Amino acid sequence: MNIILKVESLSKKYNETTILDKVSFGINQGEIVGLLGRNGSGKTTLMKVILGLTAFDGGKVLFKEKDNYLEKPELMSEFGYLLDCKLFEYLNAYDNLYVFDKYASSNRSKKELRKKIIELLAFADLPNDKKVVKGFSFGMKQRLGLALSLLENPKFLLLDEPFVGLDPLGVEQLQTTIFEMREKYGITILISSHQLSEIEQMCDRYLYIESKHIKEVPKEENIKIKITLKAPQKQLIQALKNQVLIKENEICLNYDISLLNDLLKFIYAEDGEIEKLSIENHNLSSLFKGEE
Ligand SMILES: Nc1ncnc2c1ncn2[C@@H]1O[C@H](COP(=O)(O)OP(=O)(O)OP(=O)(O)O)[C@@H](O)[C@H]1O
Repeated sequence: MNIILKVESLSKKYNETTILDKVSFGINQGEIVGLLGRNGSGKTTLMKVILGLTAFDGGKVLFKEKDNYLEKPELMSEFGYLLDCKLFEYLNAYDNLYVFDKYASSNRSKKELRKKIIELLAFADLPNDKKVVKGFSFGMKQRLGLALSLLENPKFLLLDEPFVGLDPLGVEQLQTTIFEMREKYGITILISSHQLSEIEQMCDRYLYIESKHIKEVPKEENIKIKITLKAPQKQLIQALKNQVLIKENEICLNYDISLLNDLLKFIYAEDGEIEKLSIENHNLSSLFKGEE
C-alpha cells in the first residue's frame, strides 16, 4: 500500500501546554482511519496541523512524500475537510455549494459546476429546491458540510466529529454516505470521533490519542472468535496451543478466516463437537476505560 500521509515525531503545544508529544503514524491511500481519543485529547488539533490551520513545534508532516505540501496549492487542493463548517444560512444547498466553489476559485465552467453540484446533492440526499439552510435539520447540515468537503474532488478527507448531534437514523445515513465516498471516489479518510460505536463499522483501523501519544490499533485485534467445545480435546490442545488461546474446552482466536477453517477441519476430523461459537467485538471502549 502507498502511504499518502506520514507524520514523524510531531509535537504540538498551545502556549506551554504540550498537546501532542512526538507522535508518528502513517495513513495509506484508500484507507478509512478512525481517530479516537477522549474530549480534549488533541484530535481536532492534529487535523488542524495536517491542514496547516495551526503551526506545530517539532517533527514533520509529509503528504505524498512532500514536507512542504502546505505551500503547494496543487497538493493542498487534494484535501477536503469537515471541520468547523460554516454554512450560508440564507442560501439553499445548491447556492452554498456554488458559492464555496467560487471561493475555492476552481476553474470549472458553469456547466461542469452545475453537473457536480447536482451529483453531490443527490449523493448527500439533499433537496435541490429553494429551501434555505436555516430550515435544515442538523443531519441535513452535516450532509451539506460533507457535500462541500467533496466539492473540489479531494483525495484525502478529514472529518472532525461528523456524527455529533445526529440521531440514530442521521448517523446511519451519514455512515453510508461516508462509506460510499471511499467506494465511489476512492478517497482516503481520517475521521475523528469519541463515539466508538459510530465509526467502528466503517474504519479499517484506528489511531488512538492517549496522554499526548498515539497508539495504532489494527481493527482485527478487536475481533475475537470464541469456540466452546462440548468436551476438551487433548490432541487439539497439543496441536493448536501455539496458534490460538486454548483452555480446557474453550478456544479463543483472532479474526482469521483461514485459521478458523483449519481449526474447524481439525475439530471435525477429531470428532469434536462445537457447543457454542461467538464473535466478540472487543471494541475500543476498553481503551477508553483503561485510560485514567
Ligand atoms: N487555540 C487553542 N489555544 C489553546 N488551547 C487550545 C486551543 N485549541 C485547543 N486547545 C486545547 O488543546 C487540547 C486539545 O484540544 P482539541 O480540540 O484538539 O481536542 P479534541 O480531542 O478534538 O477534543 P473534542 O473531542 O472535545 O473535540 C484541549 O485541552 C484544548 O483546550
